[in-house]
Amino acid sequence: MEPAVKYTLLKKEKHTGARLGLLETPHGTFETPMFMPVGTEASVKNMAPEDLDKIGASIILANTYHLWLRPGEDIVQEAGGLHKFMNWDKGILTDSGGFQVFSLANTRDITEAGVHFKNHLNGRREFLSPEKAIKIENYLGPDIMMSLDECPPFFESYDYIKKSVARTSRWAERGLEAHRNPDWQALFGIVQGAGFEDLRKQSAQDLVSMDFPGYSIGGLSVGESKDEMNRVLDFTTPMLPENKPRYLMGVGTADSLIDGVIRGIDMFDCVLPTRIARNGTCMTSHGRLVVKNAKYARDFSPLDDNCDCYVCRNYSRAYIRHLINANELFGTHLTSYHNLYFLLNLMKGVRQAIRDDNLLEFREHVFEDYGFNQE
Ligand SMILES: CNc1nc2c(CC[C@H]3O[C@@H](OC)[C@H](O)[C@@H]3OC)c3nc(N)[nH]c(=O)c3cc2[nH]1
Ligand SMILES: [Zn+2]
Repeated sequence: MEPAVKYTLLKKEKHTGARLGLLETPHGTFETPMFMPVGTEASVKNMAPEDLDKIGASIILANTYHLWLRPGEDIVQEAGGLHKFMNWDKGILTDSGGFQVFSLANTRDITEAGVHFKNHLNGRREFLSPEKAIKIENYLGPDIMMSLDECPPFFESYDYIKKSVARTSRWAERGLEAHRNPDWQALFGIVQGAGFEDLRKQSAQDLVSMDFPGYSIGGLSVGESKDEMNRVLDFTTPMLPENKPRYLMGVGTADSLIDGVIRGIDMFDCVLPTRIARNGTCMTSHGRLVVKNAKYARDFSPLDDNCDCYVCRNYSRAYIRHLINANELFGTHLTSYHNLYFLLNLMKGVRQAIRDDNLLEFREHVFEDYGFNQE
């Protein structure tokens, strides 16, 4: 049986662990490394699908936890699945809800069977098992879906993480069993293990033995330092098969994206670009710009003089500042559009730097211009 997604490694960058690849999915073939805009509740906030298409988005994310609780996976299935529901005909990936249950839901109780928690919308008791998460994702119909895992606090004890990794591996196996549509929905396993190399190895070995079509590296971007994240990636990514895609969950600043690519990551997601856009903070080639600040009241230059996006070609900082301060929704559309374009365009530059074998020079240029502190 043909797997739902197929990864082809096109080229390795000469001086780093970075790789250029192609990810074939039932909704198109896309270049990696890629950044994936997040549309948690079946919409990338303040962005229309045609805008996402224009800025080069290939795969976007939706979230199983949220869509299960509202509007319900049955409604999405009756609509013909997420692609129809959202009017998005390229790639869609859903997370399993593992993260949200541990971050959003109140009072939760983890058992071997699954997680009991209180619904953050109505306070009702809910239960999410590995099988239930897979069933919901089968109903939602994304091209790529995640197993139910526990994303533990990074600084938990060794013993806790050891037990958690073992249970996440058992849950992954149960998820594989429950998966109904492996020929058109690719189920990824999620590697856990916090900052412990031996536990990351155990988790990776468990999941690789189950032969998933792709692997996520979870348990990161949860408050640990960038150095800590890079240290974990240094030893974890090489544990994963070269001919399968690697997805680092929850990472989305320019420096972390490049550092993840250098360590062999192919796919990234993060809510940051659209989240900070809503309070008027923009990602630019000179670092962050809080456009609602008074100093931009009469600044008629674009958000970013190095950006050629629709927003930077047509609107000024003064205008966008005014809209944000007046709570005009069009203002957050413009900041969201630019921030997503900024990251997608950055990844285009990263892919070219891999082709040209000068990713480290590219990183220097980004870090200098963007004002990121060096190590
Ligand atoms: C931000 N840092 C971070 N996010 C993480 C997510 C949620 C992304 C999901 O949560 C929402 O973004 C917060 C998005 O909806 C996204 O998926 C669609 C994770 N999900 C799972 N299942 N396991 C993990 O170990 C994990 C680690 C993360 N680290
Ligand atoms: Zn722009």
